[in-house]
Amino acid sequence: MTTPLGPLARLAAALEHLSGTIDARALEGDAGTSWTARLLAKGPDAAAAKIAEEGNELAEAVIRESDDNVASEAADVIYHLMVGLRARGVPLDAVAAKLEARQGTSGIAEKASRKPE
Ligand SMILES: N=c1c2ncn([C@@H]3O[C@H](COP(=O)(O)OP(=O)(O)OP(=O)(O)O)[C@@H](O)[C@H]3O)c2ncn1[C@@H]1O[C@H](COP(=O)(O)O)[C@@H](O)[C@H]1O
Repeated sequence: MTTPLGPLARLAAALEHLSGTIDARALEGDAGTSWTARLLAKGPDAAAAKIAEEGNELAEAVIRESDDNVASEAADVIYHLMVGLRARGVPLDAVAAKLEARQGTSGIAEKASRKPE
Protein backbone atom coordinates (compact mmCIF):
# COMPACT_ATOMS: atom_id res chain seq x y z
CA MET A 1 0.00 0.00 0.00
CA THR A 2 1.38 3.45 -0.86
CA THR A 3 1.18 6.24 1.69
CA PRO A 4 -0.47 9.41 0.33
CA LEU A 5 1.97 12.31 -0.08
CA GLY A 6 1.90 15.04 2.54
CA PRO A 7 1.27 18.62 1.35
CA LEU A 8 4.95 19.55 1.07
CA ALA A 9 5.89 16.38 -0.83
CA ARG A 10 2.91 17.02 -3.13
CA LEU A 11 4.05 20.61 -3.70
CA ALA A 12 7.62 19.45 -4.32
CA ALA A 13 6.38 16.90 -6.89
CA ALA A 14 4.24 19.56 -8.60
CA LEU A 15 7.22 21.98 -8.70
CA GLU A 16 9.47 19.25 -10.08
CA HIS A 17 6.97 18.56 -12.86
CA LEU A 18 6.43 22.26 -13.59
CA SER A 19 10.16 22.91 -13.65
CA GLY A 20 10.64 20.15 -16.23
CA THR A 21 7.84 21.56 -18.36
CA ILE A 22 9.29 25.08 -18.22
CA ASP A 23 12.74 23.76 -19.18
CA ALA A 24 11.23 21.86 -22.13
CA ARG A 25 9.32 24.96 -23.28
CA ALA A 26 12.52 27.01 -23.04
CA LEU A 27 14.33 24.53 -25.26
CA GLU A 28 11.71 23.76 -27.88
CA GLY A 29 8.46 25.53 -26.98
CA ASP A 30 6.24 27.07 -29.62
CA ALA A 31 5.20 30.63 -28.78
CA GLY A 32 2.06 30.05 -30.85
CA THR A 33 0.73 27.35 -28.52
CA SER A 34 2.67 27.75 -25.25
CA TRP A 35 2.24 30.62 -22.81
CA THR A 36 5.57 29.72 -21.23
CA ALA A 37 7.41 29.80 -24.54
CA ARG A 38 5.73 33.12 -25.42
CA LEU A 39 6.75 34.67 -22.10
CA LEU A 40 10.31 33.36 -22.33
CA ALA A 41 10.65 34.64 -25.91
CA LYS A 42 9.88 38.15 -24.61
CA GLY A 43 12.74 38.00 -22.09
CA PRO A 44 13.02 38.67 -18.35
CA ASP A 45 11.15 42.00 -18.46
CA ALA A 46 7.92 40.27 -19.50
CA ALA A 47 8.29 37.65 -16.77
CA ALA A 48 9.04 40.40 -14.25
CA ALA A 49 5.88 42.29 -15.22
CA LYS A 50 3.80 39.14 -14.68
CA ILE A 51 5.48 38.44 -11.31
CA ALA A 52 4.59 41.96 -10.17
CA GLU A 53 1.02 41.72 -11.51
CA GLU A 54 0.39 38.29 -10.03
CA GLY A 55 2.01 39.34 -6.75
CA ASN A 56 -0.46 42.21 -6.46
CA GLU A 57 -3.35 39.89 -7.27
CA LEU A 58 -2.16 37.47 -4.57
CA ALA A 59 -1.90 40.31 -2.05
CA GLU A 60 -5.46 41.42 -2.87
CA ALA A 61 -6.67 37.83 -2.52
CA VAL A 62 -4.94 37.43 0.86
CA ILE A 63 -6.70 40.56 2.13
CA ARG A 64 -10.20 40.07 0.84
CA GLU A 65 -10.84 36.93 -1.21
CA SER A 66 -11.76 33.30 -0.63
CA ASP A 67 -9.28 30.61 0.41
CA ASP A 68 -9.68 29.06 -3.05
CA ASN A 69 -8.75 32.35 -4.75
CA VAL A 70 -5.72 32.73 -2.45
CA ALA A 71 -4.55 29.25 -3.47
CA SER A 72 -5.16 30.02 -7.14
CA GLU A 73 -3.28 33.34 -7.04
CA ALA A 74 -0.42 31.70 -5.10
CA ALA A 75 -0.16 29.09 -7.87
CA ASP A 76 -0.01 31.91 -10.47
CA VAL A 77 2.80 33.59 -8.52
CA ILE A 78 4.77 30.35 -8.19
CA TYR A 79 4.41 29.58 -11.91
CA HIS A 80 5.47 33.07 -13.02
CA LEU A 81 8.28 33.12 -10.42
CA MET A 82 9.64 29.90 -11.93
CA VAL A 83 9.37 31.31 -15.45
CA GLY A 84 11.18 34.45 -14.26
CA LEU A 85 14.00 32.39 -12.75
CA ARG A 86 14.28 30.43 -16.02
CA ALA A 87 14.26 33.66 -18.04
CA ARG A 88 17.21 34.88 -15.95
CA GLY A 89 18.95 31.51 -15.93
CA VAL A 90 18.93 31.40 -12.13
CA PRO A 91 18.72 27.73 -11.07
CA LEU A 92 16.28 26.55 -8.40
CA ASP A 93 19.34 25.27 -6.54
CA ALA A 94 20.42 28.87 -5.97
CA VAL A 95 17.07 29.70 -4.38
CA ALA A 96 17.21 26.55 -2.25
CA ALA A 97 20.69 27.60 -1.09
CA LYS A 98 19.36 31.00 0.01
CA LEU A 99 16.54 29.41 1.99
CA GLU A 100 18.93 26.89 3.55
CA ALA A 101 21.38 29.63 4.55
CA ARG A 102 18.58 31.48 6.35
CA GLN A 103 17.45 28.50 8.39
CA GLY A 104 17.73 29.25 12.10
CA THR A 105 18.26 33.01 11.65
CA SER A 106 15.40 35.18 12.81
CA GLY A 107 14.35 37.80 10.26
CA ILE A 108 14.41 40.40 13.03
CA ALA A 109 18.00 39.50 14.02
CA GLU A 110 19.07 39.50 10.37
CA LYS A 111 17.58 42.94 9.78
CA ALA A 112 19.25 44.34 12.94
CA SER A 113 22.64 42.98 11.78
CA ARG A 114 22.59 44.86 8.45
CA LYS A 115 25.15 47.63 8.18
CA PRO A 116 23.67 51.09 7.65
CA GLU A 117 24.12 52.24 4.02
N1 LIG B 1 0.90 26.84 -14.22
C1 LIG B 1 0.74 27.40 -15.31
C2 LIG B 1 0.08 28.67 -15.42
N2 LIG B 1 -0.47 29.48 -14.49
C3 LIG B 1 -0.94 30.54 -15.17
N3 LIG B 1 -0.71 30.41 -16.49
C4 LIG B 1 -1.10 31.28 -17.61
O1 LIG B 1 -0.62 32.57 -17.39
C5 LIG B 1 -1.36 33.44 -18.22
C6 LIG B 1 -1.54 34.73 -17.52
O2 LIG B 1 -2.47 34.53 -16.50
P1 LIG B 1 -3.50 35.66 -16.14
O3 LIG B 1 -4.43 35.11 -15.11
O4 LIG B 1 -2.75 36.89 -15.78
O5 LIG B 1 -4.28 35.83 -17.50
P2 LIG B 1 -4.59 37.17 -18.24
O6 LIG B 1 -5.13 38.13 -17.26
O7 LIG B 1 -5.45 36.78 -19.40
O8 LIG B 1 -3.13 37.60 -18.72
P3 LIG B 1 -2.72 38.82 -19.58
O9 LIG B 1 -2.90 38.40 -21.02
O10 LIG B 1 -3.57 39.97 -19.18
O11 LIG B 1 -1.25 39.03 -19.24
C7 LIG B 1 -2.65 32.72 -18.62
O12 LIG B 1 -2.56 32.39 -20.00
C8 LIG B 1 -2.60 31.50 -17.73
O13 LIG B 1 -3.21 30.36 -18.35
C9 LIG B 1 -0.07 29.26 -16.67
N4 LIG B 1 0.40 28.68 -17.81
C10 LIG B 1 1.03 27.48 -17.70
N5 LIG B 1 1.20 26.84 -16.51
C11 LIG B 1 1.89 25.53 -16.44
O14 LIG B 1 2.81 25.44 -17.52
C12 LIG B 1 2.51 24.32 -18.33
C13 LIG B 1 2.85 24.63 -19.77
O15 LIG B 1 2.01 25.64 -20.25
P4 LIG B 1 2.23 26.17 -21.75
O16 LIG B 1 3.61 26.70 -21.81
O17 LIG B 1 1.18 27.23 -21.98
O18 LIG B 1 2.02 25.00 -22.65
C14 LIG B 1 1.03 24.05 -18.09
O19 LIG B 1 0.69 22.71 -18.39
C15 LIG B 1 0.91 24.35 -16.62
O20 LIG B 1 1.40 23.26 -15.85
